[in-house]
Amino acid sequence: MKPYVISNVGMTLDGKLSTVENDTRISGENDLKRVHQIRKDVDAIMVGIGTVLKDDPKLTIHKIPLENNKNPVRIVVDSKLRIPLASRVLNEDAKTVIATTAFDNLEESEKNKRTEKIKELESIENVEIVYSGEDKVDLELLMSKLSKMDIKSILLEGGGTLNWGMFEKNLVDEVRVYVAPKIFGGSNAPTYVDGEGFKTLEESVELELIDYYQMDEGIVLEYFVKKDNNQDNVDNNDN
Ligand SMILES: NC(=O)C1=CN([C@@H]2O[C@H](COP(=O)(O)OP(=O)(O)OC[C@H]3O[C@@H](n4cnc5c(N)ncnc54)[C@H](OP(=O)(O)O)[C@@H]3O)[C@@H](O)[C@H]2O)C=CC1
Ligand SMILES: Nc1nc(O)c(N)c(N[C@@H]2O[C@H](COP(=O)(O)O)[C@@H](O)[C@H]2O)n1
Repeated sequence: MKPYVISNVGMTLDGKLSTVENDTRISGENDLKRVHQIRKDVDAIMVGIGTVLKDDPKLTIHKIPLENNKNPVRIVVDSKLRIPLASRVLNEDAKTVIATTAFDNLEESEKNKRTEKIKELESIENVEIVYSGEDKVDLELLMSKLSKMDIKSILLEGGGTLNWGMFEKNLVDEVRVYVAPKIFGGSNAPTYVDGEGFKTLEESVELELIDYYQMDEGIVLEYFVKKDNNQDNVDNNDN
């Protein structure tokens, strides 16, 4: 079992998540409210360490009233424990899970640094460290561990590298994208899905349109991710 994963971003018409100088003013006010409503509906929000280092996000519900809701769990995918201790995502507003990797195979000095960082992170009351894989986070294993922690739904906010990791492993169930009437350009500007990329159409992600509607000056597009039905066929043949 794995949590239901909704990928949501605000992107420009040319698919950028920020400018080359990390200006991320893309969504309008109403779209941010839409995003915070999704945050209210899910058990957790997940970002990569790149987003934390560039944006220092809060990842709490603050654009709409929280009412008697709790903030969702914040998940930061961070293989090398690079997260700064002063990050806003480590504050007391919500529980935070740091998804990282085992480091037994590292040389002594790096092992000691990781051990030190873990001690500092574990001294923060609402922080929990979850280990999945080596070198980079094993996202399939992480999803299974999060499901066992009663996290049944996740808003995947990005950035582009983590989005790639999740799409590559077929772990995304739904896509909601706000497309702003803006062009940022820049071959080095981050896009919705970065990383290695699929090599062929057959490997790529296919989407099924759910809805589309105007929002602020832009358009929101919503899709289901079509799941590979070969697996279903295999399952059926097994029965
Ligand atoms: N407009 C929008 O909606 C949004 C915009 N953004 C923008 O995106 C940019 C950040 O994106 P990006 O730099 O790609 O960073 P990400 O937030 O995507 O973090 C990627 C990092 O996560 C770590 N990671 C660990 N395991 C994995 C794995 N299995 N798959 C993928 N990543 C893994 C890696 O670092 P390590 O090896 O150290 O573990 C990797 O470099 C910023 O400019 C931010 O402003 C971000 C979110 C939303
Ligand atoms: N949906 C969306 N639209 C935009 O225009 C954005 N810039 C983002 N950014 C994401 O939201 C995070 C900031 O959240 P907080 O307000 O600090 O809680 C940022 O880190 C990106 O993940 N998203």
